[in-house]
Amino acid sequence: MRVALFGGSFDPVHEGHLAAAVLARQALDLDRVILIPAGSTATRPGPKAQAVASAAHRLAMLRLLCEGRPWLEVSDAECRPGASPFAVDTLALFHRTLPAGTDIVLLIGSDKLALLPRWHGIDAIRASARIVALDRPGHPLDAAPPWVERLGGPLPDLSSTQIRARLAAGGPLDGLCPSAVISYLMTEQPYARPGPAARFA
Ligand SMILES: Nc1ncnc2c1ncn2[C@@H]1O[C@H](COP(=O)(O)OP(=O)(O)OP(=O)(O)O)[C@@H](O)[C@H]1O
Ligand SMILES: O=C(O)c1ccc[n+]([C@@H]2O[C@H](COP(=O)([O-])O)[C@@H](O)[C@H]2O)c1
Repeated sequence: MRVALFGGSFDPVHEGHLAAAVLARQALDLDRVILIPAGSTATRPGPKAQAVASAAHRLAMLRLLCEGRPWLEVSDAECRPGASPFAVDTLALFHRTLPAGTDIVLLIGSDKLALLPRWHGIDAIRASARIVALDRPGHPLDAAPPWVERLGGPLPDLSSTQIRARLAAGGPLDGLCPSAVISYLMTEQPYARPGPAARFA
């Protein structure tokens, strides 16, 4: 069996994430793709350190995305209480829990490649998984270290930051997020700022 782990903030999940998972599944002949929302701020430097929506909201949107796609799953491995934020620990967990002999592929967007060599335990990561870079528009795959496989696009030029900005501006999200996720964003409003009443509730 061949299984991909696809980690990210998914804040929120968008059509770029889905297209990447679909492309990887087809190109790499994957049996399963597991989406793993990050819970902690520890691996993200700078202003994007903290996810905006709660882990519960991000998990709920990912679960909706998986409905009707039996090859696509979500795991709370990195956002459950006490979880490690490090990919090396996530990999060890899946090596323990997936059937013996499973090949694990780690998917990573090309925008994240510059920092990849400095990931905690990168040598152990390299030893226990294939690492495959996704061709994110504006971030050439040429930057990939030689030990990273490159998966050509095209993938949509979308980001979660762009989706949150569009939401805040009240603009339509059609074509940017899967429809079940759009419905969730409209009804549950995970990015709404709490008003004074809610703050003291
Ligand atoms: N359009 C895309 N094409 C290819 N890979 C993508 C795309 N969007 C996100 N990814 C990759 O998916 C993973 C999870 O992404 P993440 O949850 O951080 O969303 P994001 O859109 O990159 O968020 P941000 O707005 O903070 O950049 C990362 O490896 C990222 O590089
Ligand atoms: O293990 C690390 O040192 C490490 C450093 C940076 C990012 N990551 C992984 O990248 C994912 C988070 O991606 P993002 O989009 O929140 O930057 C999450 O699955 C982490 O396991 C992992």
